[in-house]
Amino acid sequence: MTNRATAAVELQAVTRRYGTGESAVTALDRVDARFEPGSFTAVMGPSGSGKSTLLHCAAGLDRADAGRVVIDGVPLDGLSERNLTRLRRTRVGFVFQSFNLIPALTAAQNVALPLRLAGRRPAAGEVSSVLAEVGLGDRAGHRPSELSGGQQQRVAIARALVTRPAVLFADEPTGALDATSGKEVLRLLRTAVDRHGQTIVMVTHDPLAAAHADRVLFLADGRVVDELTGPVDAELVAVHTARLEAARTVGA
Ligand SMILES: Nc1ncnc2c1ncn2[C@@H]1O[C@H](COP(=O)(O)OP(=O)(O)OP(=O)(O)O)[C@@H](O)[C@H]1O
Repeated sequence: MTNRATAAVELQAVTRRYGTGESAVTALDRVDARFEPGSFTAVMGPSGSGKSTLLHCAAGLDRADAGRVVIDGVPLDGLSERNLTRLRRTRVGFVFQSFNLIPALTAAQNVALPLRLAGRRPAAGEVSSVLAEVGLGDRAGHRPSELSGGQQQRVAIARALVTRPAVLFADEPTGALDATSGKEVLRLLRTAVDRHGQTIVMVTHDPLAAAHADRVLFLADGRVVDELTGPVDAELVAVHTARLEAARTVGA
């Protein structure tokens, strides 16, 4: 069945270049991609293939040089900086490898931040219920330095989910975590998809992490070159990854 309902995010022939002349790099080369509401997509590919650039362009953190990004039905190219910032704050969540929490704020204050930045006072219980969702109901008053890496990432996920965004982007969310904490984080992301219909786009190098997704997009040299659809099997992901790496070695 082709679903022509509004995609959570759509990239249409998106190109992003860095630099000029001899040193110019085409990080994304006319990429088309569609992320349906309630889907969980992993983005994989060799180092330098354009994964982070894709995430940043899709999230409106970086502007495409050509093509179009549409978030929740809103084309980003027509937006002023001010409206783009507003859309990012209300419709997009972002989780980074390095957590990026504000050290001086408690877990609850970090989670409340996107609401406050959007000019909204959190409703009673709004922050605590999202913290409870990520299993940190009893850590609301702790600062990031008083939390483990896995707990900090769970606060970051709560912060990304509190606005109930159209899409949550995660850039190597388990990259700085041990295997057990990483698994917990992936389980939480999966639960957000299954229970709340959250749309997630996650960059990862790890086939085990990708196996939590419903679909894997493989990038090479700024293009989508391969795709796996669910249920995603870690071994198969590893085979596709190895094939891409081998093609790169041969091509180099
Ligand atoms: N700010 C920048 N200035 C110049 N070139 C850049 C910049 N950011 C990225 N690039 C180049 O664009 C290409 C894609 O980079 P990107 O970071 O998106 O790849 P990636 O797949 O996320 O890599 P990795 O897995 O190593 O994080 C690379 O060749 C990179 O060197």
